[in-house]
Amino acid sequence: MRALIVTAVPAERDAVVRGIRDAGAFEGVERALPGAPGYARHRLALPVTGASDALTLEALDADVLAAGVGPAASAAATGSALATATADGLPYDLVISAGIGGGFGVAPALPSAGTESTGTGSAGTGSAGAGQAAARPAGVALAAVVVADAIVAADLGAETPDGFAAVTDLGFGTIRHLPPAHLVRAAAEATGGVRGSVLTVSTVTGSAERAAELMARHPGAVAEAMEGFGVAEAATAYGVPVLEIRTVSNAVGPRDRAAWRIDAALTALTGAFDALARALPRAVAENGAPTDPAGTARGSSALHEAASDAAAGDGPT
Ligand SMILES: O=C(O)c1cccc(C(=O)CC[C@H]2O[C@@H](n3cnc4c(=O)[nH]cnc43)[C@H](O)[C@@H]2O)c1
Repeated sequence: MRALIVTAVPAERDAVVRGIRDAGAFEGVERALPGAPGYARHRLALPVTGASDALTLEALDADVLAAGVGPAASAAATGSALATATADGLPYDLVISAGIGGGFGVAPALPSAGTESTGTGSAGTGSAGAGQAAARPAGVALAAVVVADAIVAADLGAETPDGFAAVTDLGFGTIRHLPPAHLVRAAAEATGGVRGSVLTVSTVTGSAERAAELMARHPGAVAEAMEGFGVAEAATAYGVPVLEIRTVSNAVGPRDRAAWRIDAALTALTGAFDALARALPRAVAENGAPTDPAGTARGSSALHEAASDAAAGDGPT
């Protein structure tokens, strides 16, 4: 499986690269992205156990990119990478938007023995202790993994006398991309991640009022970040399925930068990609051609077509 993983900043890219390396991948050379000299792709390859020199469909061949902050930068870089790969005859089977993000309803998390404290979220709404996930109120914990079952542009629209109107209310485009359900399930199971909508915003939420407004408009939201929708727009234009994977660095709510737990979130991102590197290629291969469980008879293009078909079935809305 060929995957393009798009992060915003180098610290996120490096956390992803570490995770895939931890899974056993060897790292190729860092390559410039032709036509986009500002971007360097880290190339990693993870052969399946027993594979010799040839990669099988259950192996992972990944490029990891730090594209910049925000939906425009991420869409531009993702589009460039997809165009280049297509022109090279090596299209991607899957695109993943990855990084840290703000969590809705972040509950205080107590430190447990031997692990770094994740501190408390400034807008935490719950009082249950760490390690008691079932007792927590709805919401995500700091350093939790979030897997988007919908990638939603939350501030793409217009202010009207009646409040915010999404572009779709104005008769344009889309505000939502739906990752393939089987890949969302596989990613959540592999990482222990929470599933829900991940909102893409161009402005980090900084008040309780704004957080409440977003939650009211998007009751299924578990996190917000700044790139997912841009990555998804580019992937969809190329017919490639897309996932968004985030680890929670902070609460969505009143701005309190000192309370962000970036190190804990980056460590969690590394752990998530260690697990995903092992699990996702199999999930893509199994869904793409169930009649060939060995996954050895098809080339990357055939797998690409199967994955694209699966994505078209779920379709962007
Ligand atoms: O300062 C650092 O060391 C550092 C290391 C890694 C990442 C960062 C970032 O600031 C990443 C920005 C990135 O994070 C996403 N993000 C995180 N929290 C939120 C949020 O509450 N609302 C929206 N986006 C958030 C976002 O995708 C940014 O691109 C710093």
